[in-house]
Amino acid sequence: MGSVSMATPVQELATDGQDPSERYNYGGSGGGALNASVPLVEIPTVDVGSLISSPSAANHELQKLSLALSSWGCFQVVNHGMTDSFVDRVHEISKQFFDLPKEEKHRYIREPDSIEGYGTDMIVAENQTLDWIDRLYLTLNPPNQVQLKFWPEKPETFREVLHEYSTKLQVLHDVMLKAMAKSLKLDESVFLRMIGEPVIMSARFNFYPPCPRPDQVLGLKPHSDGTVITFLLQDKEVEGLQVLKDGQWFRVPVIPDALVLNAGEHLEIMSNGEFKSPIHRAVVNSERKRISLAAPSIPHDGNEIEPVEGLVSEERPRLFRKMKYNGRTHLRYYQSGRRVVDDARI
Ligand SMILES: O=C(O)CCC(=O)C(=O)O
Ligand SMILES: [Fe+2]
Repeated sequence: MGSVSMATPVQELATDGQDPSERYNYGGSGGGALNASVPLVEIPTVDVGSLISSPSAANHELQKLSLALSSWGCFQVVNHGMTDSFVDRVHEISKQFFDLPKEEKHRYIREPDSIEGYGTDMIVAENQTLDWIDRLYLTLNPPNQVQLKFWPEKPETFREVLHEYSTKLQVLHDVMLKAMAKSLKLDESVFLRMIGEPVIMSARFNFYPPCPRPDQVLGLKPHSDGTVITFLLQDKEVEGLQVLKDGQWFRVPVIPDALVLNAGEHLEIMSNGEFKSPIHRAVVNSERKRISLAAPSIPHDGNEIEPVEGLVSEERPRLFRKMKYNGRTHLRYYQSGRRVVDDARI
């Protein structure tokens, strides 16, 4: 594999209104994701309040959850316990950070061979088509892996709000993984044990500047997340997420203050394919910038991920072999279009 290098933040290219260079052009091979031709679809919603209430309400919600993950691989998490005003503060710090002068943002620039910090995605191959996106990537948990030097000091509330968001997401992550196990009639801690505790979670602030050629350029190319699960806080006003189901792309609507939960490839493996890790992409538009905040969880390095015992039987043969998780290798999967589930499939 080629060496890793850096590109100029897209936000800096985008300010002069010129057409993007060839390096961003997907041409006919995946760009051109014009919204008008892609239908909008209501992906299922899961109500966290019901999940943790009386057994009968919870059972109904568990069924919805498992159906959502086996058909779409994603759902909208509603009634998650975070107030609208708190979620607004999260939107606000995200926007304020990307609005800072370039020099201020560059204080947090990613180092070439590392993932944390501000900048573009990694360039791992000369001929890689680039995505119209800048990111700020920060480890949230466990606390001893947090690199505070990458956490912006401006806006002033950034660290405090992100810390609070992180604390709330750790709790929600636990609730969700337990609910997923219960919905498959498994011991509730089975997934948490396999990925390892404490949960390893990060925050990826995705910034998509307006793009003069949304017909040829993509914010994020089609991919599935190499994660356990990913919580995604979409931009409140600007749509852009699309998900592939049965060979057809669908636009995922914005439900203000809901979180989209995407099943990651490791969840697909652990569930022996009962849950699907959906292929999705982000499209851009020529008028408005868009910001989303993804919070992926990943297994501990060295942990072995495989279909859990209760889901393998004569009727349900094992679909995936055992894989030892290695974060550094997985970093490159996205850019090279590789999928963990394909590598692991028997
Ligand atoms: O911006 C979005 O809506 C999608 C983000 C995403 O898929 C990711 O960060 O993995
Ligand atoms: Fe994704």
